[in-house]
Amino acid sequence: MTAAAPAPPAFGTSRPEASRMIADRAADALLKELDAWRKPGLVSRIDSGSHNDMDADLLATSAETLRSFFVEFAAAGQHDAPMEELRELGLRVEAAMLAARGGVNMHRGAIFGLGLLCAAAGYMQSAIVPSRVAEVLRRRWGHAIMRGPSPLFSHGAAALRQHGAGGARAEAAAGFCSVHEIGLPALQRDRLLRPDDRDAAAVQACFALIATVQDTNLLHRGGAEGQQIAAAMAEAFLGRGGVGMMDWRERAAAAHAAFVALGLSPGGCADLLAMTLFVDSISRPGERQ
Ligand SMILES: CC(C)(COP(=O)(O)OP(=O)(O)OC[C@H]1O[C@@H](n2cnc3c(N)ncnc32)[C@H](O)[C@@H]1O)[C@@H](O)C(=O)NCCC(=O)NCCS
Ligand SMILES: Nc1ncnc2c1ncn2[C@@H]1O[C@H](COP(=O)(O)OP(=O)(O)OP(=O)(O)O)[C@@H](O)[C@H]1O
Repeated sequence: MTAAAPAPPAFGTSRPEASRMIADRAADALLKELDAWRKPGLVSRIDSGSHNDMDADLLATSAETLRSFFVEFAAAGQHDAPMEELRELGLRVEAAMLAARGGVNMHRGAIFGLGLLCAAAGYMQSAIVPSRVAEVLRRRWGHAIMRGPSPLFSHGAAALRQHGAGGARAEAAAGFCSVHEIGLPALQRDRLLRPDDRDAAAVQACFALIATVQDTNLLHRGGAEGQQIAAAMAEAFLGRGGVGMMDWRERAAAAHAAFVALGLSPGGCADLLAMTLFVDSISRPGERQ
């Protein structure tokens, strides 16, 4: 039996070139998430949904600021950084994001999720056997993510105490199953169904995530009842054909209005949608985005 030849690097030829490309795809995924319209309760280019402390321009500026930080995450993955190093980097980026925006949480979840996925994509460059990026994350850093220190007084910590919700950390440690099992299948199937519609596939993936994920932003804003109402509305949208129906825009807009009336915002699902767009993008390295 002959040994399998090492796979060529998935992104570019040199390490700096690859980390730049990974980072670009991560920042672009944040911008694509922002562009997708009608995501219930969330900020988009059209309106600010359930948020009165941030809008599309602020989120877009924040995403651009993160671009250079994502290079650092990818480079850290390339040299197989331990979790302590990734955590230090994550906290530094988070502090810079909060300082730049007067303490408003623009992208805390996104820094964490996309930062880790950029590190995993960087690490994968040296992989001989191709594997999905979130699985690499789980195998290399999953244990350390759960074992490491976590904030005592964050919204996520309260959601864990009151509702047993594992939030962003549990999702990451498990290899972002909802990205691979919920977000990506919805995105890829509906892109085939509606190739000319810029929004449809991302909106379908967003609703699919809201229907299944325990989102600590929803729990923080609406408690268990708010989370259940949000999931039920998303299921109703999907159950009636989702973006496959001609009137999907009206029905998605109605769900958006209902979320806003209740003050609900699935920020965790927005992050998972951005991660879905990122994983989709790096799985097609040769394609122009
Ligand atoms: C993982 C961190 C960010 C989570 O904090 P915490 O659990 O207290 O939750 P918090 O309410 O602050 O929420 C963080 C954000 O995650 C997102 N989120 C919510 N629910 C989910 C979910 N189910 N899945 C994914 N993301 C989610 C939301 O956008 C939310 O705003 C926290 O542990 C931390 O600050 N870690 C240090 C930084 C770090 O380890 N970085 C590693 C490299 S990036
Ligand atoms: N398009 C989007 N709209 C809203 N939130 C988003 C969007 N994209 C990502 N998010 C994520 O949502 C989180 C912000 O949500 P939110 O403002 O509800 O949380 P918070 O600041 O922790 O709490 P609150 O504002 O309820 O006091 C960020 O971590 C961010 O990553």
